[in-house]
Amino acid sequence: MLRRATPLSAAVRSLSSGFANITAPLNFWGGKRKASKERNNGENVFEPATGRVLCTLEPCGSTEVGQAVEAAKSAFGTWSKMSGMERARVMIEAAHTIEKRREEIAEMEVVNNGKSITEARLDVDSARLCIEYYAGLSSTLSGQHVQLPGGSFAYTRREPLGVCVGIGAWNYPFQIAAWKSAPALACGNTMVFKPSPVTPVTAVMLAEIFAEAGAPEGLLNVVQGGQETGSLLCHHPDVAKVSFTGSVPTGQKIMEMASKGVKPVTLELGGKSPLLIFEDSDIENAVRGALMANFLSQGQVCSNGTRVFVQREILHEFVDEVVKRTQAIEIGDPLLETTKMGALVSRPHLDKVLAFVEQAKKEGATVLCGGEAFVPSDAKLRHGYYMTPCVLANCKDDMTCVKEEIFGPVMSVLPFDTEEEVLQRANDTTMGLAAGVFTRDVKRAHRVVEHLKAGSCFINNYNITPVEVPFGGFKMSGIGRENGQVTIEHYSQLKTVYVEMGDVDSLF
Ligand SMILES: NC(=O)c1ccc[n+]([C@@H]2O[C@H](COP(=O)([O-])OP(=O)(O)OC[C@H]3O[C@@H](n4cnc5c(N)ncnc54)[C@H](O)[C@@H]3O)[C@@H](O)[C@H]2O)c1
Repeated sequence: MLRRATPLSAAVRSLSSGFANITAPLNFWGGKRKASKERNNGENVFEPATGRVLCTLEPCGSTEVGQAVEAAKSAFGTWSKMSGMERARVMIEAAHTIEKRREEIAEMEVVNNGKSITEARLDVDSARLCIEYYAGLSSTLSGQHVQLPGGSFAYTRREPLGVCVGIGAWNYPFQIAAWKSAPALACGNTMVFKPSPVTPVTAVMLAEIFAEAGAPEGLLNVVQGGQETGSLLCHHPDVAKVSFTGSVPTGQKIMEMASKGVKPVTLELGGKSPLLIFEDSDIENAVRGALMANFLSQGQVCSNGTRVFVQREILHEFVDEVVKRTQAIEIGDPLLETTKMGALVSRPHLDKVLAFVEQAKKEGATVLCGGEAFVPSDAKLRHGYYMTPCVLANCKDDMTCVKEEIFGPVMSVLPFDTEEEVLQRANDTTMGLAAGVFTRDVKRAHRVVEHLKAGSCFINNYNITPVEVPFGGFKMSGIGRENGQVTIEHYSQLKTVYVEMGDVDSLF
């Protein structure tokens, strides 16, 4: 079980990293936590803030994946027959529990992911809001009535798909589990969720919370593991849909696997999003926006606006302010209230991000600040995965740092002269997850957004994700949407019923 050294109350919080040991099983199906039988192939899971081993991941094999899918299939029989109002009641109860356990869930997210406690609390809130939002929508699912000649008519029914699979990335472990399960469950589906093997700790808490809220056994199940477990889920004949969040190459494999069973997919993939800052911007807000677009979650955010295009007239003023504020970001123990930037998720990932900075230097970019490994003064954090947030200048469009998703705290600044030029450069990428524009000219803002080839666009802000609003990408950044009303369509199917009121007019 989770052992904690200090009480939970936020008022008396004095937690610092290194307090948690996790020994409870992290799989969950049929209403209970389950240990994997294949214990001999366990992998270490690390606490990013300290580099300590946090727990062991026991990947599920085909038997256990089969048991989890079977549990979900059995729960589907009950859950799909409940009315939307009945499903909403369970979901609202789960949301209440999340609100009560907010601090504990956020702490576990920090322990496993390394992001700051302030951000982790917002992630837990987003998860709760998403469940509340879809609880509200679950009783609104309805069809259409179509009058036909001779008194005949047709109607449509919106029906669930069946057992849905969710596969998550490591950057928002609890939030991703909620963003996938909430719309799926609201529509009457059940789910088997597989978190990233790097962050296995909090998804199981969500499954437990649903079970405690009165969900039928098997409503939300969690299996742990990496690509093998994920692939077993995608190929399982009783799985009706796969919803995936992760990198483009894995997304391509998921789509290929799902295609074998003609299963629909939702793909939330990577990005290399542009942020356009025009000379008439409110510079203070543009600087804040650029920091929000680059340094949340140590830069490990899919929608990050890492290509910051700045109109030449304000380049120096903007860059001076961005660098000053970037250097002031407090890096350290992510469980401390004062920390603004915690640790990156793993040692290999930190090394990868630092290598991108080295490559940028080799290709001619200038490091204005950061880009180095950081060792906090607290001895217990010495082996954590920290780096200083980095701003790169003298960037060119064909440099690796401008073309590839770094997924770390590295901002590339690119000067531009005209609107036409910047739009062409901003769209010159195979990705299209997000984009942002800062300007005081309302006509320009909307004109620019119309031409930006990205699924989520921001005017005079960045990285805001209210759950009422659809989120997802164009081009290779994905298929389908999460959040908002439209997601109901991605987790349900339409049945048309034709009703004859006259005689059959046979041609034979
Ligand atoms: N668009 C979004 O909403 C969004 C959100 C968060 C992260 N991301 C993207 O995720 C990436 C970082 O996350 P990551 O490193 O965890 O991604 P990843 O693609 O390496 O892994 C994602 C998940 O897929 C699983 N997986 C890997 N290979 C698989 C296979 N062959 N079959 C089935 N499952 C498999 C992993 O175990 C993990 O759970 C970045 O590219 C980021 O942009 C996108």
